[in-house]
Amino acid sequence: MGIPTIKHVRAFTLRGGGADYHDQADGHWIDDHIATPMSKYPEYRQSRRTFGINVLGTLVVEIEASDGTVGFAVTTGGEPAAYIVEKHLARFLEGAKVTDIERIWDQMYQSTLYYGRKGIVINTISGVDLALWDLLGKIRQEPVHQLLGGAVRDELQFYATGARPDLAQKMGFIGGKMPLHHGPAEGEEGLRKNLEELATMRERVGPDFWLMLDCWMSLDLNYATKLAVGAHEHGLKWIEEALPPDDYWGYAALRNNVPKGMLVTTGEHEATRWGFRMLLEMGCCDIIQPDVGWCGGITELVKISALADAHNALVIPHGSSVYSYHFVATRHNSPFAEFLMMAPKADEVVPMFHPQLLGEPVPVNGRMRLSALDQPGFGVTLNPECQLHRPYNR
Ligand SMILES: C[C@H](O)[C@H](O)CC(=O)C(=O)O
Ligand SMILES: [Mg+2]
Repeated sequence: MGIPTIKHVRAFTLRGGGADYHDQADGHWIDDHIATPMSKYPEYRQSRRTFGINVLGTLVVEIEASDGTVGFAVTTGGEPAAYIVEKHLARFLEGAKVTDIERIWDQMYQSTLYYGRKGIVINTISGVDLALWDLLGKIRQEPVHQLLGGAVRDELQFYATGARPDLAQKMGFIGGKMPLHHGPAEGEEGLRKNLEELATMRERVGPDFWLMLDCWMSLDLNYATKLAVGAHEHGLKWIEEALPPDDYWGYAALRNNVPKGMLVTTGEHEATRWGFRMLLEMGCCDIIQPDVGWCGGITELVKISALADAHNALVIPHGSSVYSYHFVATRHNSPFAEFLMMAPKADEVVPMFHPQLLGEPVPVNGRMRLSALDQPGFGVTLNPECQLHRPYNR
C-alpha cells in the first residue's frame, strides 16, 4: 500500500477549557491565590488570569492526508501559534509522506531556531507533531502507544493534582499534589501558612499517602530550602518547580539542600533534548516532568526520555491527558502519570480537556486500563460543539 501524503495543514484557535486548563471561571481551585513568579506584585497575587495566564488560548492543528484521513491535536498557543503553523511550518508538511515525522520535526525545529528554541515556537511544533502522530495512527488504525513500540504495562496508575488530596485519596489515586499558595513576598507568615496547609492535609490522609507541593516557579533557593526542610516532618514526597526554569544552578543546589529522601522535580516549562540535558547533566532533579504539548511533542519526548533513562531519572509528564497516557504506557521509566483535577472544587474526576475532546478517558479508582487507549491515533475526536476559528486561512 502506498503511504498517503499530507495534503493540507490547518490551524485553529478555540476558547474555553481544553489544553488551556488555566482559563477557568472565578472560584476554581486552579486560580485561587496560587504562588507564582508574579506574586511579588500584590495586584497579581490572587488570580493568575490577572497577569494573563490564559491570554493565548488553545491551538488546534488539523492535518489532512491524501486519502482523506484527518489527524488533529490540541495544545496551547492560540493565535500566535496558528500564525506560525500556517505561515511557516505548513510548508514542511504539505506534500511530505505521513511517515516523514523525523524529517518534518527537524525541519520545523532548524528553520525556527533563529526565533524559536523554547516557549511558543516549540509549543507550536509540539501541536503539529502530536497531530501527525494522531494522523499516522488513524491511517494505520493503531493507537499511538502501539506505534511507539508497544505498551510495557496493562494499566496506568495516577496521582492527582488539585486542592484536595484527601478527596483524591478516596477516589483511589496514589498521591495528591497541591498548589503552593504563598510565595516569598508573603514572608514568614506565608511560609507558616504553607506548612500548616500541608500539615492539615497530612493529618487527613494519614502517613502513607504521597503528598507533593507544586510551586510553579515562584520561589528562590533560600525559601525553597526552608520550605523543604519544614515540609519534611509532614512527609512531603517531592517539591515541584520551586525555582524559575532557567535557574539550573539553583535547582542543582536545591537538590543538595533538601532533606534526604525528598525528591526535587521540574521540567514542565523546559523544552527539547537540549533543555532536559541541562537539567539531567547538572543534577537538577530526580523526576523530569516534560509537557508533551510544550516540550517538542512525542517525537522529542522519546529522545528526552531515553536521555533521562541513562541518568536514572523518572519521566512523569505534566498533565496533557491522552497525549501523555499513550507515551507513559510505553516507558519503563514512567511508572505512573499525572491527572489534573479540573472540577472547580477538585471533588470529582472530570476529563482534563473538557469540553474540547470527545472520548477522552479518565482514571477509574486512580487507574486506567490500557484497553481505554486502544483506539486509532490518540483515540479522541474534537467536540463539534466547540467553535473553531481559523485566523490565517490560506
Ligand atoms: C497547579 C499548578 O499551579 C499548575 O496549574 C499545574 C501544574 O503545574 C502541574 O499540574 O504540575
Ligand atoms: Mg507543576
